[in-house]
Amino acid sequence: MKILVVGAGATGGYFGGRLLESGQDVTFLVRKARAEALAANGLVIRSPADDVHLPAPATVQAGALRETFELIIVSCKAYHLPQVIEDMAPAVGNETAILPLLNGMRHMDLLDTRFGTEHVLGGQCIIAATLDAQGVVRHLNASHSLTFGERDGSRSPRIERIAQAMSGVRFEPRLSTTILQDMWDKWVFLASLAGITCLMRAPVGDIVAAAGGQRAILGLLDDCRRVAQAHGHAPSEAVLQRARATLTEQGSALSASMMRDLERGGPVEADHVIGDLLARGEAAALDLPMLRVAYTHLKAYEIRHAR
Ligand SMILES: NC(=O)C1=CN([C@@H]2O[C@H](COP(=O)(O)OP(=O)(O)OC[C@H]3O[C@@H](n4cnc5c(N)ncnc54)[C@H](OP(=O)(O)O)[C@@H]3O)[C@@H](O)[C@H]2O)C=CC1
Ligand SMILES: CC(C)(CO)C(=O)C(=O)O
Repeated sequence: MKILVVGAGATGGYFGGRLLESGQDVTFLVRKARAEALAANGLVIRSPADDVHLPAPATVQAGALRETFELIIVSCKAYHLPQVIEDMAPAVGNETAILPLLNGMRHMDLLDTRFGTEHVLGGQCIIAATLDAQGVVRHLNASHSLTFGERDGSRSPRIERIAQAMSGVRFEPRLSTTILQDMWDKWVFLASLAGITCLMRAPVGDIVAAAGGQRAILGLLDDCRRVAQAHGHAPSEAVLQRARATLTEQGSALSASMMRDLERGGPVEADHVIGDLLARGEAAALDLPMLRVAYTHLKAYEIRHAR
């Protein structure tokens, strides 16, 4: 299967690299600096699941795309998506399936509008990864799953082909027949984790150990849960129990990728991950005090960051 991975950062570098390692035909759509770094140093992944060095992976830059691909994995940050959509457009043919790994849901609307719903699969990844200053993909813990599926839940020939292409990889691929619910479940969890770890500038274990910490986390989770419920995607009790357990685990070093971005002084996906959830909740007339504070905090950070 001819696969284009858009972005070779933390998630694109990891999952694209693992697909390449397994023998798949992978090309990375990257910008100039990343193309040069990949040509010079190769794609390097450091991971508890085994390191890998892939010398000179195939790359292409916007403007030089001359062919279409069967699968396009989109792994940019949300604030880069409008440009990414234009850059990747020549790679989208009649038979192309687009698999986005971004957190949140708003990117689905942007991709649908530009390429048509029939091209856009549901997708999500569970991983903690970062691209370090040397361009190495650092995989930070044991989780590395990639879930994908048709949004209507069908087991189409193309989704089966994608599952087949991912069958030999060293991450956990999962074909889902409930991908939209999976994406909402992850959004509820991630918005809670990102909102609270950014607000408190601390991983879960430190927040739980602080006075009022557990109450704040669970309050935010409940705000996020109510938005999902109002939009017909209430998480199941089992999903909520797992989320509560993970978000209140004593001593946990877990934090969100958004907190890593914020701590290094970089841009954050405030509008995409938190603001969009808040807007959907307020459109349903919900009062969401913790989610609102989490959003205001990130917007204040953005204003200061811009100055
Ligand atoms: N990191 C994590 O642990 C997780 C992240 N996510 C989500 O995955 C998404 C991607 O995050 P992440 O991988 O961390 O982000 P990164 O910033 O590490 O990687 C994104 C990459 O996209 C590239 N990019 C941006 N614009 C373009 C363009 N026009 N053409 C080609 N490449 C481009 C950037 O390249 P350049 O080097 O040129 O800037 C960058 O390397 C986000 O929505 C995030 O929330 C989900 C689960 C876990
Ligand atoms: C849920 C989690 C923590 C892992 O995939 C994540 O998506 C993130 O950090 O952005």
